[in-house]
Amino acid sequence: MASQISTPLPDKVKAPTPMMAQYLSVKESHPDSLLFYRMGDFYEMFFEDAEIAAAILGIALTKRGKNQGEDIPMCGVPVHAVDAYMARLIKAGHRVAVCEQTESPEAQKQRGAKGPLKRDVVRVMTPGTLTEDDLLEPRAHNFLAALGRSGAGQALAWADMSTGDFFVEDLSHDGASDDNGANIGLEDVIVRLTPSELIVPQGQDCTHWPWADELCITEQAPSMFDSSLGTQALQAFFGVSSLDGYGDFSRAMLSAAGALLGYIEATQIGNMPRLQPLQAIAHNVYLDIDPATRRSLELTRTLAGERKGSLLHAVDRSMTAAGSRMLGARLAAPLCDLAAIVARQDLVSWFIENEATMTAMRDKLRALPDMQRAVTRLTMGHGGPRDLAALETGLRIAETVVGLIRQPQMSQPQTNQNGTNALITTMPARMEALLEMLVAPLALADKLAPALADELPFLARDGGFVRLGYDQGLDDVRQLRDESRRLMAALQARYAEETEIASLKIKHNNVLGYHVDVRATHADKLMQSELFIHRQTTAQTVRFTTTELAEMERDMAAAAGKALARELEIFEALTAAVAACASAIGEAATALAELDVAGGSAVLARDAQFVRPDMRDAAIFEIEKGRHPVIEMMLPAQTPFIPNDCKLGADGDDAAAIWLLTGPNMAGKSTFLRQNAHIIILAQAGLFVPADRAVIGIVDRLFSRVGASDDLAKGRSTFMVEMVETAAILNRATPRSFVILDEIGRGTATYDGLAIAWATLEHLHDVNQCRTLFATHYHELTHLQQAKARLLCHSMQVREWQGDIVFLHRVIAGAADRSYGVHVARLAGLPYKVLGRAEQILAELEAGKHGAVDVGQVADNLPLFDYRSDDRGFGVPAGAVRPSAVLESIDAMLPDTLTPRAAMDLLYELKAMRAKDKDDHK
Ligand SMILES: Nc1ncnc2c1ncn2[C@@H]1O[C@H](COP(=O)(O)OP(=O)(O)OP(=O)(O)O)[C@@H](O)[C@H]1O
Repeated sequence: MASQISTPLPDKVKAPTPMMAQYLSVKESHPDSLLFYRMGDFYEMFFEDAEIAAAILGIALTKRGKNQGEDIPMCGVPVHAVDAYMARLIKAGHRVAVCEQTESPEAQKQRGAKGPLKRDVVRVMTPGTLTEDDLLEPRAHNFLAALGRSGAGQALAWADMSTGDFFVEDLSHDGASDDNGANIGLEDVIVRLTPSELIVPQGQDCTHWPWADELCITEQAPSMFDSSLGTQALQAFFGVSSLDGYGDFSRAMLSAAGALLGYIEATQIGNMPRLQPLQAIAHNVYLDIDPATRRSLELTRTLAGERKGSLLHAVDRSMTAAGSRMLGARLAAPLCDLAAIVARQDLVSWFIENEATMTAMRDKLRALPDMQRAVTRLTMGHGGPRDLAALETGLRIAETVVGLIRQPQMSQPQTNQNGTNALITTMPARMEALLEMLVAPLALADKLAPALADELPFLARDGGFVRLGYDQGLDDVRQLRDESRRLMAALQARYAEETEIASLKIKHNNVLGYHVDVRATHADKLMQSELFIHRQTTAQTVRFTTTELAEMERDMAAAAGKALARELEIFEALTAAVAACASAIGEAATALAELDVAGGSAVLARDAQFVRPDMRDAAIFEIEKGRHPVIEMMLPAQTPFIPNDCKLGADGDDAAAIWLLTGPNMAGKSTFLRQNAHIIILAQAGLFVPADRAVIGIVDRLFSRVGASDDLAKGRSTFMVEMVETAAILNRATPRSFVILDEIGRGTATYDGLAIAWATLEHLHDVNQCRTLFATHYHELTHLQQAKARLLCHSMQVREWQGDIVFLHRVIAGAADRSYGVHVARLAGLPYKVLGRAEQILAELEAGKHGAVDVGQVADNLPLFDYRSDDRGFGVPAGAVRPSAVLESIDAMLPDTLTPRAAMDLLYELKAMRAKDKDDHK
């Protein structure tokens, strides 16, 4: 989806009004965005912008004035509901430039100018630069990414403006492009992050990117990607004279990060968000998961793009949106570093052992506001009093959490999963670090608490959010304002008394301001009075003003204005206090998210029997009673999930590294393959796994080819896609990798497919030497067990029962003897005739198995219509069995000659014959 739209303006708007002249000049500098031009309580759009927006938003397209004799199309949206409209336009791939009034009428007066007040674009909204809660998904990151280049090097920088995360990764390492020159590294990272928007230099050829249609790509001037300018911009932004303290950055990385910063500056018109120090991601920090594997494993989204049904959805027990975001990021980028994984596991173990603390902490976290996003909004000037309150609440919760974790646990003896008394283990080092992060910004809560009232407006400019007693100056002007109100009430009483009109009221509206309001029947009395000045007559009432009232209104407005001005000063001061410790708050929010993820994982371990995997630095994989985390949770309560073991690359060189899995369709092969891939992902994300016991050697690259689909957009058939992906596996898998292959070679002619599967298996065994699970329907491959020392055959257990098969979903040693494909086809509801015919052909082919099969002869011997179907639908060769009595009776029957009574008798007769037939078949 390209965001580049151009909404050309009419060549010349003849003699535009001053307002239209201003609109046109602003629009000229933002030709690629829809311009939201602020007019009072509305944002208005004109010309083609109006036509585009009205069509997308389904709002009325009207007109305002004329241009060269033609009406100027116009539409508008109310300011208070702008977020919802904005979200729809951005989702439709548009950018929105928000143009606001930038001076007050007083300032204009001082300038001695006339005409429309100054207006300018204060922000350009694009998919990757959103910070408003209403425009963001709470439980997902919203990344903006930039592709940088320098010479042959390339790098990707990404940031979530709403949370302040800022990273860069060099993509120039070995293997960053395949034999066809495709950017494997870039695609890997893009699919891992799924950014909302990618910035590229103008002229970048995106046509060969398979994922280009799925995200918004924004072109920017090549000069923005200059690495030297990027370095300067980064140094200036972080206020440092060198970036050395942040890490080692290649020129491509600086180009990417600099361009990203430049784009944020351009869209936010200099109003920069808070960003964490730029962090370089080393290429081998994360488990390498290629895009096809990532998609097929449905880690954070299903193939249909849904969160429900994904691995993340199945294991997410987070109490907060920030926890869910962190968990999603961890599943998308599992670690390769043993110590870092163990550090994450230690936190989970600690919570399991200190269950009461975990429960109490989770209870507190339930009310935790999204602190990261609140800080960003405040520091960018879009925040309000409720964001301040959110921070105060968040920091108080942080304080409580620190107390809960630090408090001695001995008071409540606990029982852990194994039924033994829990060990109160020493606090993990990471926990200590997290507590320190939580404590750092706590002083801010003490600053915010006394300032904020109980009921808070959404916007600071609505006033009334500063607590009484917080600021003497404010209290004084408020008193003045309230005093005026009291005086106004007294005035009303006096006028009522003097005029003897008991129903006389002093009211307020936006047009007249304060006025005296009497029923029409009393109007004459006031009309004759010199005191009352007539302002308006309506059907029911007549309205007046008085000099006294006008003066009082002026005093009141002045007091209210002063009170609001003071409140806004206080808001600014509090926002500045927040900004001063923004990074500390950011870190505290991250620490709470990390505790939330660990607590959630502990709950999952307790409630769904997940265990801590024993992580090793070796090519080992031992899973006892492993389960598929997603399918297990989706099965109906009465259907238990059948756990299965998997043992690969155990100690000793000759231990099996490859399991060759055979078995019928629907027996559970794919489920078994995927569950082991999920176990690896969960383990390396630092989480617990669905098994009774797990020993897992760190995997460097995970490949999973389970199921395939056409890539018709790129002109590649299913088989071609499968071969491209297999090529990537054979070229890239190392002895530390883990490969999962399901039915490779099935998309082509039998012998070609078998030959490819055979050669692939040999290559994996002899050359890649990686841990492999290989499911196939080519039973011939099981012969390889004799020739390949590290290959073991396994199969899915099936039981035959009354001519049917029952899938036991159990993996057992040894090869399967047959496929039962025709049985499965029957379950799927293939017509009986076709099933019968398939059985016949299968019998013939199997009969010729040991000699050469003459398929031509099979076809001659078994012409499609020369067979009968037995009454269960399974074909039997013609003549082999006498047609059943039921069928013979039907053949002999002459319906036209039957009386109703005879027809009824015949029906009973047929029913009886059928029952006898059934008995005969038992
Ligand atoms: N271990 C298990 N316990 C319970 N149910 C299972 C188990 N494994 C699989 N199933 C059920 O069986 C269904 C079929 O499983 P799966 O798709 O893995 O079979 P398959 O052998 O790969 O079939 P095919 O060869 O047709 O792709 C699953 O959707 C699930 O409902």
